[in-house]
Amino acid sequence: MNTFGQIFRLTTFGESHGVAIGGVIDGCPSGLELDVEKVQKDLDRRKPGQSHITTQRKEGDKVEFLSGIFEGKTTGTPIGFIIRNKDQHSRDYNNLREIFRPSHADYTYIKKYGRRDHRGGGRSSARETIARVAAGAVAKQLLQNIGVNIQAYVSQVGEVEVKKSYLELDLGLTESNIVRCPDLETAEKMIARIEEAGHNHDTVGGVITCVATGAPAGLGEPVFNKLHADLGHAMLGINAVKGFEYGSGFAGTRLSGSEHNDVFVKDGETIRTKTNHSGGVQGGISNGEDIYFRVAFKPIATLLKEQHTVDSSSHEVTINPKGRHDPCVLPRAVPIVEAMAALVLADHFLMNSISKL
Ligand SMILES: Cc1cc2nc3c(=O)[nH]c(=O)nc-3n(C[C@H](O)[C@H](O)[C@H](O)COP(=O)(O)O)c2cc1C
Ligand SMILES: C=C(O[C@@H]1CC(C(=O)O)=C[C@@H](OP(=O)(O)O)[C@H]1O)C(=O)O
Repeated sequence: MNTFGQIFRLTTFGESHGVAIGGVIDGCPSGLELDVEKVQKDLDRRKPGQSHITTQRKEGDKVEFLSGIFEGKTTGTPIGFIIRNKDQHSRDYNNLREIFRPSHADYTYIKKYGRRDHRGGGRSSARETIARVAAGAVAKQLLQNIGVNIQAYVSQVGEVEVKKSYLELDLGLTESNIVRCPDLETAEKMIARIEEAGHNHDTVGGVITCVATGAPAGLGEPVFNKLHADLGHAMLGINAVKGFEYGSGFAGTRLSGSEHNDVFVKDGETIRTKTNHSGGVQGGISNGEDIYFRVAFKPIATLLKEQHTVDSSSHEVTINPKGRHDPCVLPRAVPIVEAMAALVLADHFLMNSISKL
């Protein structure tokens, strides 16, 4: 399946070295004023070649909307969009036609489909996430109308981590540096860590923290479509993601119940919680507090150095891949995490509108 979401639905198409990547958004309500420049801004945050610590593939990544918008507003009909591939260098991938890169999707694609577009990994390339970011930027604008704001940042690269919680950081600083970390001292160390990986022809992983503020209580369902489960599904669907935790996550296992419980307090006419170990979701339903979660990314698979592998005829061989690759996906994955969160929250907002009179 190439479709995501239940009411606010996204279908994507395209391969990394094909003609274009694009998508169709179904279920976006009519009358949403759409700022296309804001969509482009998010695509620019994701695009390859944006700094010396990302892949050097140079793509303009200009989005062209094809349908579903009239006089600056959505019409309620399918919103089609396309981004053309311009800088493929497909010959760099000739030696990957019959060889499986360790830990990329080359082997599993052959097992599933019997054939694959080996150029740049075809559809398994994270270039596809361009369509998710475009659609997520539309979803973000829908959510802004109801006061929901989503911000992600890089909180760990390899062993270099931000020690503060998101509440102690000025998230407005995230875009001030190329690694997208709002803690500026740590950002410098992260950049140095990624440079080191690049110099060694190696790669490094890390963690992105994401927070959604302003979400109303009541998003999500108690059994299927739990909000945190849908967020987890969305995050684990991003290329190279290895882990998802929300609220206190794995660290919460070290607390006792009396430490962990989020005690209710009265805040004027509103019920709030004193702490937020729940990450804004209880019983699968948002409680009106900040929704926050962390997403773990592996060190990416394609190393620009020799590795042992096996080819499609089961011969043991060495591989020495070419191509332009990210030494670390984290800086470019920030807008992808935000986009996937926006798609989930927009979908739940629309689902919620039919849950009670
Ligand atoms: C923003 C982003 C950029 C990526 N860049 C590369 C890359 O340059 N080279 C690479 O081998 N993998 C890269 N990946 C990861 C692969 O797409 C991913 O590892 C592959 O599809 C296999 O899927 P899996 O790791 O989820 O199992 C990137 C992922 C993201 C999110
Ligand atoms: C091109 C982009 O990132 C690519 C993600 C990617 C991968 O294997 O995921 C591999 C590299 O490119 P190619 O598909 O040509 O091998 C990256 O440059 C992009 O994000 O737009």
